[in-house]
Amino acid sequence: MPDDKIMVLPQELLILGAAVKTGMIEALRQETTYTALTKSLNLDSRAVWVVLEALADLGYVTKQGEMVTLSEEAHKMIYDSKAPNYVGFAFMHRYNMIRSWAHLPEVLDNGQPAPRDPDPENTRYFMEAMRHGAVKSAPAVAEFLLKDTVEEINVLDIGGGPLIYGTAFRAQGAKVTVLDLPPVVQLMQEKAALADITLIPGDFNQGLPSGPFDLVYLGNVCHIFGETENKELFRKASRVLLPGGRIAIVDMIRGTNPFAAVFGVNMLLNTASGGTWTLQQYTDWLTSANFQDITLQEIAGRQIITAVRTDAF
Ligand SMILES: C[S@@+](CC[C@H](N)C(=O)[O-])C[C@H]1O[C@@H](n2cnc3c(N)ncnc32)[C@H](O)[C@@H]1O
Repeated sequence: MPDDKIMVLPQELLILGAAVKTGMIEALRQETTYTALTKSLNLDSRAVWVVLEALADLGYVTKQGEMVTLSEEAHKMIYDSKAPNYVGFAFMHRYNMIRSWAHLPEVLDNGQPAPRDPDPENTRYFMEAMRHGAVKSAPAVAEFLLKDTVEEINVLDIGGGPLIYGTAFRAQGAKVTVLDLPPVVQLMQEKAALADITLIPGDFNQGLPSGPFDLVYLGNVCHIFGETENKELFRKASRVLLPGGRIAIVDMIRGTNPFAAVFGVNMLLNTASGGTWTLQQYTDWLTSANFQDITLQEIAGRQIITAVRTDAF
C-alpha cells in the first residue's frame, strides 16, 4: 500500500557497511585512535571522524579519551557466533543489495544486470546472510520433508552451500550430499566435514551427482534462472532420483503474495534470466520432467512445492 514508509533511509546499515568495506570495523577490534586508524587505512581524516562519531553514538564503537575500539555488543554481534545477538557479516549482503538496487534505472534502460562488486569477501557475506535467513525455518522444513521416511534416505541439496538445510536433513537421519559452486565449496568445506555432509563443487547447469537419491531439494535456487534452465534442472533432477523419489522446491511463488513480485526485481537486478515464477509455471516444468502429485504448502513461513517422480522413463 502506498504510504510514507518509502521515506525511511537505512542510514545505520549504510554507515556500518562502509565501515566494513573500508576495513574500519576489522581495525577497531584492537584499541586505536582516530589518527592511527585514518593513517593505517589511508582514509580521509574528516570522514573517519564523522563516521566514527556516528558509530559511537549508535553503540558500535566505544570511545575513551583518544582511544576508540569496537564496543562489546558490536563485537558479539559481528564476531561471536555463540552470542544471542550474533549476525556475523550477514548484514553486508543487505548492504550489497542496496548498492545493486540503486542501479534499477539503468537496468530498466538496458535490461542488463547491475554491475557486480568483484570483492571475494562477498561470497562469505552471502553465505552468512543465507545461513542467518535459513536457521529458523530449516528444522521445520526438514521435519516436514522427512517425517514419514523409515530408512536412512539419500538427499541431494542443490545450491545448499550455506549448509543450514543440509544440517537439518542430517539431524533427521538423512545422508546428505550438497552441490554448490567451487568458491562456495572452498569456503564451506570445513563446516561440511564437521556436519558430516558431502559437499561437491559443480554447476547444476552442467550436471548433477549421479545418486541415485530419494529426495532432491532445491532451496531458493529456481529464482536464479529462467524457464530454460529450470526445466532442464528438473529433468536432471528427475534422472538422479529413484522411481517414486521426490523433489522439493522452496521459493517465493509469484501471484501468491506481493513479496514474490518485489523479489523478482531483485533477481532482475542480479541475474540475466532469474525471477520468481507462478505455481502454473512450476507445474508445467515439473510435469514435462516426469513429476506428478505436485502440491504447494507453507511450512515455517516457507512456500514448498513437492512432487513425485513418475516411473515413465
Ligand atoms: C539463494 S542461495 C540459497 C541457499 C540455500 N539453498 C537456502 O535456501 O538457504 C543459492 C545457492 O545456490 C548456489 N548456486 C547458484 N548457482 C549455482 C549453480 N549454477 N550451480 C550450483 N550452485 C549454484 C549459490 O552459490 C548459493 O549457495
